[in-house]
Order: sequence, then C-alpha cells, then structure tokens
Amino acid sequence: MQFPSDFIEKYNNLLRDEAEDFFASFDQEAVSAYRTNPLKKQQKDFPDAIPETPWGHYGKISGKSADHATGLVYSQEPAAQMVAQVAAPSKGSRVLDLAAAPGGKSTHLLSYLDNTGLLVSNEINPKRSKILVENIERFGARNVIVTNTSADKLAKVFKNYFDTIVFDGPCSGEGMFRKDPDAIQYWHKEYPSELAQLQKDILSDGLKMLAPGGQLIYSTCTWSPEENEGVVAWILENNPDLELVAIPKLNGMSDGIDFPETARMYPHHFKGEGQFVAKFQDKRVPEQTRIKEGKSNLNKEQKQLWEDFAKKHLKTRLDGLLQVFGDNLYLLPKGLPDLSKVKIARNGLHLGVFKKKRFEPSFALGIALTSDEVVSSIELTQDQFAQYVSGNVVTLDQTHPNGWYQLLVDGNGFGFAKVVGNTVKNYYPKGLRFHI
Ligand SMILES: C[S@@+](CC[C@H](N)C(=O)[O-])C[C@H]1O[C@@H](n2cnc3c(N)ncnc32)[C@H](O)[C@@H]1O
Repeated sequence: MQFPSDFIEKYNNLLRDEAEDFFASFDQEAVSAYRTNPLKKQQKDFPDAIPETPWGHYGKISGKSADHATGLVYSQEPAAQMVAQVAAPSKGSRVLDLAAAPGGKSTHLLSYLDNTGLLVSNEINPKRSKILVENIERFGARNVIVTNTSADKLAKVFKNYFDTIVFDGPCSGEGMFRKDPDAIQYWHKEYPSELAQLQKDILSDGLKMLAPGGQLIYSTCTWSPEENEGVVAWILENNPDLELVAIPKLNGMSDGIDFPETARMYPHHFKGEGQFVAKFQDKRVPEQTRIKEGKSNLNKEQKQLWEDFAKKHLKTRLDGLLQVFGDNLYLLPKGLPDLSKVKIARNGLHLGVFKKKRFEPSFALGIALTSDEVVSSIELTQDQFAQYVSGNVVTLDQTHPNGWYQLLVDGNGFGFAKVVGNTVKNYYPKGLRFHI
C-alpha cells in the first residue's frame, strides 16, 4: 500500500520500534466480522466467536443471505465492535448516537437496550440517514427514532436528556485504509487537525444533551493523536464535570497516549481495523428531568382501525405513543420530548398505512415482532425466500384462510403479507428486493 510520505514519517515517529509491524499489517487482508442480533427469537450457532464479546464472530456474511435479510446478523469489523461494548448502556436508559450512519454502533446499542429505554439515532447526511433507517428497520428494534439533523438543532430539543451519548463522528479514517485504500487520497498532513476541530465543534453542541450523571463515549476509526487524545484533552479542559473511565484492554487493545484510560486498536496488536475509544463519566448528581412529551394524534377512525388489526393479529400489546404522519402509523418510545421541530428520518416503529377504510401492516412491524407475538405466521422455505425477495408471489403447498400473515424465514419475522388461498402476495419493499 502506498502512503503519503508525511503519513509514514508521522507513524514512524509515533510508533518507533513498532512502526515496521504497523506498516507490514497493511499488506494483510482487512478483518471481516459480524454481530448476531439478540432481539431475534431464533438464534443460530455461528462459528469463530470473537473473544470477550457477547455477539461478535469473525467472518463474512452475504448481503443476500436469509440471516442478513431477517436482521439476524450485522456486518461490523471487530475493532468497531468495541465502541458500543464500551458504552454498554443499561436497560431502560436514554441513548443518543450522534453520528450514526450506516448504523453499526446504533444496532449494537440496541442489542444492549433489548427493546427498553430509547435510542435516538442521528445522521446529518440525508442520503446516509436512509441507509441508517434501512439497517435499523432490519434489526427490528421498537425503541428507536432516527433523526436527520445537526447536533446544534438536536440540542435545542434534548437538553440534559441522555444517559449515554456515543459520538463516533467524522474522522480522518486512517483505520479504514486497509478496507478502503482509495480513502488514502484524502489524507494530507493537516487533515487530522481539521477533523479534530470539526469533532470539537460537534461535541460542543452534543455535550449539552448529556444528563447529569450520564456517560459520553467518544470514538474514531483513526490513529491520529490530534483527533483522539487531542480531543479527549479538549473535552476534559472544557467540561470539568467529566472524568475519564478506564477501559479494560481486551484482545490486544493498547493504552491511549498520555491517557491510559482510553483505548487504541492497532492492526498489528488487535485482530481488526483501526479504532480509538474514550469513555467519560459525568460527576454531577443525576436528577429527574421534566419534559413536555409529544402527544398521540390519531383520529377516532384510525384508532379503531389499528385496534381492530392489533386485536385480530397480535398477541402482544405494543407499548409506546401512537402517531400518524400522513397516512402512516408509527409507534414511538415513551418519554420523548415534542419532536415537531426536528427533521425525522424514521419516526419510531412503522406499524403500517391507513388505506381508505382499512389498515395495512408494514414490513417493519413484521420484522420487529417474534412469531410468539403474532397470531398467524407462515414459514418460507429457502426457495420461497429467494422468490419472495426478488418480488415474486410465492405458491404454498397448502391453502390457508385468506388474510394477513407474518412471514418467517428460519423462524425469524420477515414482514407481513396477504395470503389468498395458497398464494402469498409480495409485500417485500421494492427498494430492498434482490435476486439470488
Ligand atoms: C464514522 S461515520 C459514523 C459511523 C457510525 N457510527 C457506524 O458505526 O455505523 C461518521 C458520520 O458522521 C457524519 N457527519 C459528518 N459531518 C457531521 C456533522 N457536522 N455532524 C454530525 N455528523 C456528521 C457522517 O455523515 C458520517 O455518517
């Protein structure tokens, strides 16, 4: 791999007698890995578990596999898996992922929350926020909203609100060079300092949203000390209530420079790509915050149509706030402030659409529910799965009473579909379809 001479000089100076091993690691292949999703009912035994992680495995997952399409697995390299693991938010807590697309940290945080508390997953870039929505939807969590805005706008609505904030923001991306060698062309000597300034700007607003007693996790996928420890020093200087928490060094993590509490991941020590993580605890006494919650806005007919559907098809009561946007019905986690002034990319769990005098359940609802929570489900074979994902109707061996059924693949939800006799009509969203 060809590096700019300034990059070589910088890491020769920083790593000294380790520099040779560091540069040699770029001649090896990037490490692929994935996490399994504990929110899914039907788990599988996957090989090559990553030590010291609850859900990590080494290896590649095909984007066309049923495991991926049902959200049972999420591809994420091993070093990136350490960020949400360091955060490990408690059940019931309020969590913000400030720079979230494509969703690696967010989906991992949702694994810890286990459908309790709430996650606000924010991405400033509209195009990337759509990918984030897709990945979160597939993961099947019910307690997450996706916003598409800047930290300063978000801070106006969520002041002192979050128990955990994860900021894995824009960085110089040196740790991604092995995965994406084209990224090297953007690197120049001043690049890390420019990104460090951007991170500080975003954090100045981001930190206004931390609740007293909360925790901040700051991470990057780069090794430059101007970002990483430089930003840690700036956070400590400007936020006297924050103190560093020591991160246990797992699987070959190294101490951060001058801040041994923080963690660096180098590919010649840690089997993965590049990453830096720091964890801060806010020393202020936690306090009860009062917020003006958003309200349900369903009319009488919409309420009735949803209740009729839920009574007939669901065995579980979905807890949260019901809201309609246009004809779409969403379930928002409880305890959110009024979000009418925030640009939203996904307003909670999409339950379905009101169409004239009926309610049509969404794909998102059918992938978020387990088979125990639904009255009628139909398991697809692998061949039927291949037909369904390519947009075709599926013919079943048996006829069924006409109506809505949750589809299952390997025991996990895969949306709702209307069945007429022995035919499953296709409700797989057009944008997700693919051919096997
Ligand atoms: C390293 S990526 C995040 C990866 C993500 N945490 C994950 O695990 O999948 C950084 C993100 O920061 C976003 N970003 C760029 N400028 C930003 C800004 N000014 N404020 C907030 N986010 C920004 C980028 O669009 C990008 O999606």
